[in-house]
Amino acid sequence: MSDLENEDIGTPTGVRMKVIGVGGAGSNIVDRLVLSQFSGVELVAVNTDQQALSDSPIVSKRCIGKTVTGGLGTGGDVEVGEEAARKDVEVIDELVKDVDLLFIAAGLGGGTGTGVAPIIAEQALREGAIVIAFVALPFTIERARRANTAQEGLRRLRDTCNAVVPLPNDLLIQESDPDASLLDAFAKADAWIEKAIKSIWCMMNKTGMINLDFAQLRQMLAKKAGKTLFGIGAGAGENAAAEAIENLKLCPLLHTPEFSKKADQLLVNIVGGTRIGMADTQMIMEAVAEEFGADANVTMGAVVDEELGDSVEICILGTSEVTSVPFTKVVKTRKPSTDSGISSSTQSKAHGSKPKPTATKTFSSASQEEFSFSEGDPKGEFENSSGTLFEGQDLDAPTYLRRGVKIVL
Ligand SMILES: Nc1nc2c(ncn2[C@@H]2O[C@H](COP(=O)(O)OP(=O)(O)OP(=O)(O)O)[C@@H](O)[C@H]2O)c(=O)[nH]1
Repeated sequence: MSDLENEDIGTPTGVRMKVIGVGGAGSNIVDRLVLSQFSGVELVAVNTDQQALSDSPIVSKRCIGKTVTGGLGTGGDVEVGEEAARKDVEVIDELVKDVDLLFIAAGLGGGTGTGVAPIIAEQALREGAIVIAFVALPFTIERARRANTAQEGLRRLRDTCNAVVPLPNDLLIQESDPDASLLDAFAKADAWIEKAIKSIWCMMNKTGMINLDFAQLRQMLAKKAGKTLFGIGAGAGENAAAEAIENLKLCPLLHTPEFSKKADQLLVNIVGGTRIGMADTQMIMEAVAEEFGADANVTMGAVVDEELGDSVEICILGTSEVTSVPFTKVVKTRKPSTDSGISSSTQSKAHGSKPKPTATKTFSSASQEEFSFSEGDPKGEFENSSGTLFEGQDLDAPTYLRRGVKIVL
């Protein structure tokens, strides 16, 4: 085995959860989780670059594919990354064995994250785990080749994982202070991932007002994800719940082309301090279901975390069965409301109100909510020409992509 060090850190009592950071970005992400003293989930870094791993504060780390790369990384070559993973597949199998819920964190566009992450996901699924991947997408200024590689990696992960949450690095620039360093911007991105993992950890491990168990999570994520919907909102004080809803609606991740607008399956997790009550959870549930989950199966958990004081945090994770079908609009045909095919699919567990009847059988599940361009379109004969850079932006990229505008059909 090619591990540098191997020592398990605390695992939660119930569901066995693990985070594997893959490649340079993935390792940075788990490093930051270590530094923020996130415990309860085993954190592992996997890389093809031994030097980078040696510099990492993480305890559990594996250098894979040494016979292929000499421990020097892939040099940006996805095929080398894949080969490294295949050569050390037994190391990967050992990492994913006995894991119920696996989070994979990686940056796409380089050789290791893009090549290795899908293979880790495949092996983990084979072992029976639920796999959720958080992946950073390269900056537009990192050139078209990286973007193409990243899009291909994203497609492979979407084909494999139960849910894939892409975090476009371009968005981080918009979010960050103009004077912030790249490392600060990355740290901000990685904070989203940390919040999401913590929220799901709370959901599985804390006793709640509305308990969500692993079986429900598994059922909700059973189908392979197309586009994912993911967002986080927080509020504090007297109107914490209302503030958290507004904050969630403004969450920048919900306003990028990489994310779906509505979900077929929606998981809502509410974590609140001791002041959170049923009325708050009901208000959040209704607002979130209306905004993001019409016609969706909504699964909800609400737990109390004393450490949150008067704060409330909402984390939503939705999947849609729509794989990207660009340029095709499926016309929805609605049958009269008396149609016997109408079913109640919304599980509104937060309150006693009747679930809204939804015409799940009369709507095509493949209907497309938004116009989808591929971010990594090849540039043909201009592929090798330098881009039109202005104030750090690549003007060759469509305006809607640079500005994160969604085009809804
Ligand atoms: N959010 C975030 N993105 C990062 C970070 N480091 C790198 N990236 C992005 O991730 C992409 C992939 O870079 P790496 O993870 O370093 O590449 P790798 O997967 O290790 O692949 P090779 O180095 O080619 O073997 C880059 O193009 C960056 O846009 C990080 O710490 N956080």
